[in-house]
Amino acid sequence: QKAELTKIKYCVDPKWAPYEAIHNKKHEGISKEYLDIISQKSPLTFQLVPTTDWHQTLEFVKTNKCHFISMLNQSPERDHFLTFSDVYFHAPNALYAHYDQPMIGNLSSITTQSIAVVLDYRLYHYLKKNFPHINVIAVNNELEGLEKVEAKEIDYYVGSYYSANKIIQDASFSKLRIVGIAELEDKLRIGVNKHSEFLLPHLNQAISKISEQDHQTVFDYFKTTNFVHKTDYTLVLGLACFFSAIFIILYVGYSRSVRFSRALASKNKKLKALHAQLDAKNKQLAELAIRDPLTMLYNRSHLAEMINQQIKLKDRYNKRSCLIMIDIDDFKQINDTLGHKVGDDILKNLSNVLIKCARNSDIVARWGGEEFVLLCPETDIDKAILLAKRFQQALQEMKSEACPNVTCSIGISELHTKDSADEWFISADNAMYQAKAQGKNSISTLGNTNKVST
Ligand SMILES: Nc1nc2c(ncn2[C@@H]2O[C@H](COP(=O)(O)OP(=O)(O)OP(=O)(O)O)[C@@H](O)[C@H]2O)c(=O)[nH]1
Repeated sequence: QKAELTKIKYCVDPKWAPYEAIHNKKHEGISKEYLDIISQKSPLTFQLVPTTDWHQTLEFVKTNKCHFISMLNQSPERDHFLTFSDVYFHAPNALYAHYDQPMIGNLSSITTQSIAVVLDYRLYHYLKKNFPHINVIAVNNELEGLEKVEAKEIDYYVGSYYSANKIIQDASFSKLRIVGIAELEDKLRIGVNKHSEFLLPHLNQAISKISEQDHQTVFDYFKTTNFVHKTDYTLVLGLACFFSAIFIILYVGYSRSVRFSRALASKNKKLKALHAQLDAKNKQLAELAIRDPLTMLYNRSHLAEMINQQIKLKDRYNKRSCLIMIDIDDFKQINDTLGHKVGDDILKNLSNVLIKCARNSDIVARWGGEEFVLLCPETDIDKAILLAKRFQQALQEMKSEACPNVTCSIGISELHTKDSADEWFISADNAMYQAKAQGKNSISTLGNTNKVST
């Protein structure tokens, strides 16, 4: 007998906070507090059989899967399968409507309007029986009823004052208000199935021992406890917003920098090309600065620089080098008879012949007018004479109808130690004048003149 009093299986309404609810398969709410008190004041201990909704709860108690339901109203329908304990908790029922509806006071004021009530709640049967003219609409739970009233799909909702208020607060319904009190008060009891009536004396005895202090303790408990377990998404949402913002900022920054980099790369490419062009132009300019514009041979200033350089090399390494001074014979006459244009062509052709005859290391320059100078490094006087002769020979081969025979007087001077640039140059110039004086078309080394045979 005593074993039958322990681990008594019971069911609750899993969605009726704050009266009772199941969270993580655990019973919580007002009925849980009262069952704890009843357990303390009796030999009974209890074990929850979790259910998913009120209908299953009723089903389980009818099929003896649980011995009792912890908290419910007595009704004639329920009397068929339950035996009720004494009342241990009183709660009013209220009428809720959209806030633009007038106060109606009580159920008697409702005529043609619709009213929502949870199916199988005692109120449902009560309304059907006592207010047959009212359009009673059954809803599956309190939340659904209140939602439909706020959406104005149904005119009123009637239900437990405590639980409806809790839902309104937790679901943040802002358009609902109490417009009356239902005359039917909730008198909540334990409903024991017909197979478990042996429990009733123990239950009632314990209920009779519940003191005012006990009731106050339970009331204080449900006043301060939140039975609706909602996930707080504020932090998650905040973090999501924060990281989204960071992502957007980074993405925008990245896109900008990619665009900027591309623009920069394209600008750099153009700049590089411009630099290359500029370099080429500068080289061209630098080259032009040392070239004679007509013949493109080196000009007088570059030759002067090269002569100085050669003198330094002589001082340092005693290198032998020669200057060959070339002056076209009777060029004035050529100009006068054939014209300035032919004169220019002769100057250009002669320059090409000079370049062909000279070595790459030689400096071929136009001194001015019809005068040319060859600076020949690493060349002694004999080699310079050979070069001059080779040139004169090539000059003869250049002769054509358009370009008549052109001869040159050539003076050669080898660089001597302690010679200045001027002395060396004058020496070559003097040799050239000596060649002129001795009949032109000849090579002179000052004191030694070779007549070219024609
Ligand atoms: N076509 C052309 N003629 C030039 C150029 N520079 C100088 N001349 C001419 O070259 C001629 C040089 O004449 P001269 O100094 O009398 O010398 P030359 O007639 O060669 O007589 P010799 O030196 O005694 O053989 C002048 O008529 C100048 O006008 C040039 O760039 N082009």
